Amino acid sequence: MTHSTVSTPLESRSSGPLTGKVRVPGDKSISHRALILGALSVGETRISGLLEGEDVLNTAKSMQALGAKVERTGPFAWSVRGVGVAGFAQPASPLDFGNSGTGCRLVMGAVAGCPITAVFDGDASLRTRPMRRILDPLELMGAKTGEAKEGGRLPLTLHGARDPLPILYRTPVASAQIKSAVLLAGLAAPGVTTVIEQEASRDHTELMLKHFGSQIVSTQEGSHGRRIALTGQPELHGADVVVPADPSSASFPIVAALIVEGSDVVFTDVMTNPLRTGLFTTLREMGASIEESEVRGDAGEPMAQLRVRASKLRGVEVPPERAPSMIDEYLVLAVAAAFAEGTTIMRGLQELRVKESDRLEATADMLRVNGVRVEVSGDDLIVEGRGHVPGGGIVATHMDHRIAMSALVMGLASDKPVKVDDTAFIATSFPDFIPMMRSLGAEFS
Ligand SMILES: O=C(O)C1=C[C@@H](OP(=O)(O)O)[C@@H](O)[C@H](O)C1
Ligand SMILES: C=C(OP(=O)(O)O)C(=O)O
Repeated sequence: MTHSTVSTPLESRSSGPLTGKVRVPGDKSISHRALILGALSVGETRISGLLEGEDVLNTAKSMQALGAKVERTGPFAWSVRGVGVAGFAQPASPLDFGNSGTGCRLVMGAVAGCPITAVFDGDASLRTRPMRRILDPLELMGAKTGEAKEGGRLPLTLHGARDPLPILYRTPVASAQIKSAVLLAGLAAPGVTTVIEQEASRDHTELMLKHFGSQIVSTQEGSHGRRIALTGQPELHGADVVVPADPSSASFPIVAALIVEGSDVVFTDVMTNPLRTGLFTTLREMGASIEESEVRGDAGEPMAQLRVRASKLRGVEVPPERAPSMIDEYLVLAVAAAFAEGTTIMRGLQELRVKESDRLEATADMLRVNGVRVEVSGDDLIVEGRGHVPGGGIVATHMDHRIAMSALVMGLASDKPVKVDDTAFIATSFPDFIPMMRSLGAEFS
C-alpha cells in the first residue's frame, strides 16, 4: 500500500442527532476469504458486495500474482477464476499486503500447501506484527521459512511444501487467522487436518469452505472451544458469494448513534454471525437500544437490519471469553464506556497488543488525552464513565484505522472537538467512513 507521507488530520465536533438508513461496506473477513477460496477453486466465483478497501484489494492483487484471474465486473462486484487447490503459480515479485494481517496470514497458509516460493511484505505496521504464530504450524506441515526478520517478521520468504502433511494443531491463542492459515494449507494435504481452539474464533473460513464444496466438520470442544476437521484435497468449485455488511465497520456509526443525543439510525444487511457480535451483546447489557429485524442468511452467514437509538449507557464488566467475538471492537466500546455512567472493565485483552498498533495502550492514550480516566491493569482495560467526555485532545493514529474511527466517533458527542493526526488508514477497511458519517449528520472539519 502506498500511503502519501503527508498525513491527513481531521477534527470531529459535537453534532446534531444522527439520522438515516445506511449499509456499511462488505465484511472484511468474508471479502478476503471469498477472493482466496475463489482463487483455490476450479471455475468462476462471483462475489457481490466485496469490501473495496485497501486491505482486500491487496489480497485481490496477490491472488492475481499467484495465477488466478481476478476482475472487477461492477461496483463491489468481482469475478475470480481460480487455479484449483495447490495450483498457485510462483509469483514474479514480492506480495505486498499493506496494512493487512488477515490477507497476509491467510495467503501464507494457502501458499504453504503449494510447491512455490513467495516473499511476503507489508507496511511499517504489518512489519511489526508476529508471524511466528502462523509459521510454526505451517512448518509442521512441511513449509519452510527462508529469510525473515527477527522473530519471523516481514519481509519474509516462505517455501511451500511439495507434499504437505495433515496435522492436528491446537492454536495457542484464539485467532481465526491462525486457524484459517492451517485449514487453507490443509486443503492441499492428503487426509484430515484438525484445528482445536480453546475459545471459538470467527468461523467464516469453515462456513465458506463448506460453501465451496469441501468436507469440514466442526464440533464443540470444552465449554467455549471448537474442533474443526477438514478433509484435504477436495475439488473446490467456484461459487457465488454475497458479502453482508461488516459488523466491525458498523460498530463505529452504531456507537456514534448511541452517544449523540436524539439519534436514530438504521443499518441494513449487518452480518450477525454470533462469533462476531460480542459488541452488540455488551452494548445491550449497557442499556443500548439496538433492535433487530429482517433476519435472514446466505451461505451460512446470518444478517439482519439494526435500528439504533441514542441511549443512556451504564458501565459493565466484559468477560475475557467474549474477547474473540469482539476483538476489533474494544476501541469503540471504550468510547461508549467513556460516555456511560459508571466503570466498565474489559478483561483479557492481551491480543489487542499485536494488532495494527498496541491497541490496549493506544485506547488508553486516546481516552486520556480527552480527559477520560482510564487504567490498563495487566491485560485489562478499565474506563471510568462519567456520562460525558471533555474532549479537546489530539489522538495519535499509529497507522491504525480503528483508532482513527473511534476517536472521530468520540468527538461527535464530546464537550470540545477531538482531533486525529491521520485519517489515511481508514481506507484499509471503511473507505467511505467520512462521507457516510457526514450523510448521517456528523460534523468533521
Ligand atoms: O480472520 C480474520 O478475518 C480476522 C481475525 C482477527 O484477527 P486474529 O486472528 O489475529 O484474532 C481480527 O482481528 C481481524 O481483523 C480479522
Ligand atoms: C486487526 C485487524 O485487521 P488485520 O489483522 O487484518 O490487520 C482489524 O481490522 O482491526
